[in-house]
Amino acid sequence: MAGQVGVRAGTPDRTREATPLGRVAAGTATETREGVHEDPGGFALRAPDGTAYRVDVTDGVLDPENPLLARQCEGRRVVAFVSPTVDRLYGARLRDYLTARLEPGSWSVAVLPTGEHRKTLASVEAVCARAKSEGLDRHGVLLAVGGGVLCDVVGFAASMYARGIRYIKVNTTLVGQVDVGVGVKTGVNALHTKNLLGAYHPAHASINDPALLATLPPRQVRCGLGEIVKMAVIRDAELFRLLEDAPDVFLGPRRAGDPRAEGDLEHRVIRTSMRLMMEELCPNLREHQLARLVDFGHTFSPVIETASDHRVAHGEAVAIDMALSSHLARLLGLIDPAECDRVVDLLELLGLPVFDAATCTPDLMRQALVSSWERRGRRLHLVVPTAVGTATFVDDLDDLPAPVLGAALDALAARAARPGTAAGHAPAATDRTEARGHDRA
Ligand SMILES: NC(=O)c1ccc[n+]([C@@H]2O[C@H](COP(=O)([O-])OP(=O)(O)OC[C@H]3O[C@@H](n4cnc5c(N)ncnc54)[C@H](O)[C@@H]3O)[C@@H](O)[C@H]2O)c1
Ligand SMILES: O=C(CO)[C@@H](O)[C@H](O)[C@H](O)[C@H](O)COP(=O)(O)O
Ligand SMILES: [Zn+2]
Repeated sequence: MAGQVGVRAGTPDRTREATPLGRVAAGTATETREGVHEDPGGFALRAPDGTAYRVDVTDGVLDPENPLLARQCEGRRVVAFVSPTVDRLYGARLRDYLTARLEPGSWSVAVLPTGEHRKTLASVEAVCARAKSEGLDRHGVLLAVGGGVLCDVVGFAASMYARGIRYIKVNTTLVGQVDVGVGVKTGVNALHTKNLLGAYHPAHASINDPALLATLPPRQVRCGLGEIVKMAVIRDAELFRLLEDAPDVFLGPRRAGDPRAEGDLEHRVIRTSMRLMMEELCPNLREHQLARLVDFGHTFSPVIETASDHRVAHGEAVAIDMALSSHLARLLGLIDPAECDRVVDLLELLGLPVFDAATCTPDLMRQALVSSWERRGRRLHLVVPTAVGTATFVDDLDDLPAPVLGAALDALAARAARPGTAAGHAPAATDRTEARGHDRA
């Protein structure tokens, strides 16, 4: 569409005021009101279609004194899955917890190699094969204790096994706690396409224990911060400012007297991010509306991940996508250049990449636009910021002529070429620490 670009005529006003951090509203264990309601124990969501679930925030989820996880198992047979890393770090505690709280012989724990290269149908079949070998019936429960890859695989398996059984997520990464754990999506990569196969399958329970993040490598923490920046840019300028003021949140030393000392800052960031994401997902849980603000950072990123053979992790690709989308907004006159720079500056401040030379090419990025256009009903619905805290949609491919895309890529390439901007780069191919997401025994 020539001429007027960006905000559609009659586009519903999607800008929202920033919301105070840490707002707590009264809630009940079985929330009956539609919407998202926060309470001291976590969040309850009830969607317009009647789908309802809780996401709990607890301390010591694997402490045998904590009844929460056992209560959610409801005396049913349980097959639990952990990645090798999580097994090494928490496997003994998990087995001790299940021994203490569940009937002998009613549970088992399986170690499932993960990583993006194993986020496949074969892994889903392996989960189902283990459930079958354990004699799990349709009233059984799959328990995923891990990050987003493990939860996506186990959740997809649960959506199919015996035509659909319960699963529980204990989210052990920051991406898991603020994103995977609060939604209903499950799925795997297939046919060289990120998340091509999957299901909307709400978990019976989803549990966040922020203490589990203490062992998360910095790179994985940064991936989670990428998803948090996503929510801050589209919804919450105050959360954005908090990250600007405390870029080492989750990573920095905790000094006495520091609000982080008791983990208050981390808890506030997690809860705010959870609430924002659940509020965005709730009215459109199964994506009948394909224009979604939470797809900010998720148009170019699937191609960056796949084309890099997962050298670039999900959260890193989302960061690069957000930087590129911000520059596109600037070039289309939809955001003030200074606000565009604020977004990109924060991503770099957090140690996230904002460019990847091998994948941020005009051809691959144009491919990503076309793939998203196909995936979103022949409309682009590219999310771009209009200021920190608000965003809109660039709806069609014609709104993004090749010279604009090229200029945005050139701006990021020039920025990445500046001396001392290592943070702006995606990991080198040689960086194998978690680079491929290989997590095998
Ligand atoms: N379903 C959804 O709505 C949704 C939302 C966002 C992302 N995702 C998907 O999630 C995936 C990314 O998830 P992720 O960022 O959690 O990565 P991940 O699942 O690959 O986990 C990263 C690494 O950290 C390890 N790990 C997990 N918990 C740990 C802990 N507490 N301490 C130390 N190491 C730990 C894992 O074993 C793994 O090696 C992507 O595939 C993405 O597509 C899905
Ligand atoms: O990565 C996240 C959210 O951070 C996913 O839940 C997210 O919804 C999707 O990957 C993107 O929105 C793209 O949607 P989809 O086509 O992969 O379902
Ligand atoms: Zn994501």
